[in-house]
Amino acid sequence: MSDPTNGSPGSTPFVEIERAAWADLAPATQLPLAPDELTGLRGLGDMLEIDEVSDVYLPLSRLINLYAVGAQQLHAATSAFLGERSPTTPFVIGVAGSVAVGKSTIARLLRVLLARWESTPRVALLTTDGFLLPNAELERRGLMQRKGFPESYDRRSLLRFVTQVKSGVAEVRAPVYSHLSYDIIPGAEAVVRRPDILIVEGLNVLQPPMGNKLAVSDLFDFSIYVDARTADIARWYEERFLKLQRGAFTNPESYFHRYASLDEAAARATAADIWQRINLPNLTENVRPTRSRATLVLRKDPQHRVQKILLRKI
Ligand SMILES: Nc1ncnc2c1ncn2[C@@H]1O[C@H](COP(=O)(O)OP(=O)(O)O)[C@@H](O)[C@H]1O
Ligand SMILES: CC(C)(COP(=O)(O)O)[C@@H](O)C(=O)NCCC(=O)O
Repeated sequence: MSDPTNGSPGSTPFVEIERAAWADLAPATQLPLAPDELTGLRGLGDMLEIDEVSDVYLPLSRLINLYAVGAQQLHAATSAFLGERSPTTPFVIGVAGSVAVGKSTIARLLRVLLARWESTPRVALLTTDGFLLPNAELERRGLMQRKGFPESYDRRSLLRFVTQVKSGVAEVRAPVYSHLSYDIIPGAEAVVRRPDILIVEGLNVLQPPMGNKLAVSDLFDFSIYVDARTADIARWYEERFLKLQRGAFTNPESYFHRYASLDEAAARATAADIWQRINLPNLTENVRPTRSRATLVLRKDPQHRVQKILLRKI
């Protein structure tokens, strides 16, 4: 384990842990996941390796479980001090990072792993795309080419949603986004019912508050930034686009159906163009600048393998 602050005190709030040292921190428990259970957790059928789960994500789920238990105890102690008997509040985790860096794969995996630990069996997952403004509204505001930028979300509703879950409201409802129609699904709802843990996954969840207002990141008990080199993320975006082009885009209902007949070179060029115009500027201007706000940073190599973990120590 190395400490990047050695030699330059105060330069970073993170302790840097190499993969092998992190893997040694794994508790001596059985991996609570059978290999075939991994299949459904992969983003689009890629190889989320079993050793990646046991070396990186199992220890991470244990660490988060310890934080969650600590928060439950603190909450109980505070309630006792105040002479109240208030129920525990959900522990809220944010997962941030670029489009195509692997946030949803990690969030879904953590959901399953965290639910296997005693004391946090009920884990809910919210993706912030449900809080994107509908396409009609984005068009009205001239934001159709800014999907995923902070201003393309209904941030007030997202904040209200997480506040209500954290306040212990029995049922909280969120809108639902479809990657197929590339729009909010009219009338569809995701319902969260008093989980032990809520995972909030999205590009911009670590954005700082504006002015005197609260931001959703103010409600996080733990946050993860998924990091990789920009060139690797661009390649993952292109590869995912090609897979979707051969799969989901062939559905006539798909917003991108017009791309289904492109040959490979044209499909790659289209993916590169969307990356250059929308997702790369958003990564550079809005997403990556929030990295240092995370509790923990996972740094991936070109094969999606986590090489380094940065854990906030102050
Ligand atoms: N740990 C991993 N191992 C292998 N492939 C992965 C891993 N995580 C993500 N991927 C692949 O990378 C692409 C982007 O992942 P995804 O979770 O959809 O990203 P995001 O939610 O950040 O847009 C998908 O094609 C997915 O299958
Ligand atoms: C839906 C997204 C904005 C991601 O939303 P998130 O769940 O991270 O809030 C993104 O996947 C997206 O579709 N971006 C628009 C540009 C593109 O088509 O890649």
